[in-house]
Amino acid sequence: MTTLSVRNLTKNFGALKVTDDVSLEVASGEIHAIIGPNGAGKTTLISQLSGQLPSDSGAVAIGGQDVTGLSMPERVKLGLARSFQITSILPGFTALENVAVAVQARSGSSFRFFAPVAQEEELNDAALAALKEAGLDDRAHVRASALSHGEHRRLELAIALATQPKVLLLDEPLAGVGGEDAEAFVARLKRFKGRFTMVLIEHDMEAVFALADRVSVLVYGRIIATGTPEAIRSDPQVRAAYLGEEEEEVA
Ligand SMILES: Nc1ncnc2c1ncn2[C@@H]1O[C@H](COP(=O)(O)OP(=O)(O)OP(=O)(O)O)[C@@H](O)[C@H]1O
Repeated sequence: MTTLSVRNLTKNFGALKVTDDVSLEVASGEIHAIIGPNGAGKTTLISQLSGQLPSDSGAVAIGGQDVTGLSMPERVKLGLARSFQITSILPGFTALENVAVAVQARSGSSFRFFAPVAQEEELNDAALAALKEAGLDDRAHVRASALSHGEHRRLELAIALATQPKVLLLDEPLAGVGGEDAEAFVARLKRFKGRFTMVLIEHDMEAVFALADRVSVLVYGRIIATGTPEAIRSDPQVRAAYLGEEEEEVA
């Protein structure tokens, strides 16, 4: 069964064609990585999938249901969640409050301000469970401003997890995270494998090849290749357009 289906998606910013006729089928439980050079349109594509950016043409379906005309909160309710590259975390709030508030806001329920939110037991339990899954429950009552960069990334993951996604969109979850933190993050995502479908944008090729079942390569808004990590790694067109260059940089 296909969980995420993308058909001929296009987005223009003025004269600039940023996503150009993108089609993609992501199977249930699959981790599908989207790689490509800076400015290729990866974040724009994720924004179109999440419903933050309207598409100029094309269609998106989750579990066979067309969501093209739906808002982000409506998509969240159907199980499509995005973890943000640019953080939307509130620094003065604790990790727990951030998850609780985000769940309320993003699921489109009424935004009742802080004290009542903190008192809502059910919401807190869900938020705490999400923090635990993201490996941040021991920091639940710490203000976000006091969390490290790696902990912020885990908080963003917790926020996405708390919406109980069927499809999780991850936009560079490892950006700025290094060493052991990165390894732990990859191990955590690996544990989620099969539980929900993931679309992963990531520049860290080690992480991509460790996690992805399939990889799509986006160049100038077009998917130039889709395949297993092994097939993508050895694809001459991909190497010429992107991968060779990246790997040389790493080496
Ligand atoms: N709101 C916008 N208005 C105009 N141009 C935009 C807008 N958002 C993105 N762009 C342009 O669209 C192109 C693709 O940007 P996008 O951020 O989607 O690429 P990306 O592949 O995610 O890049 P990176 O790997 O650097 O994050 C870039 O040329 C960018 O300048």
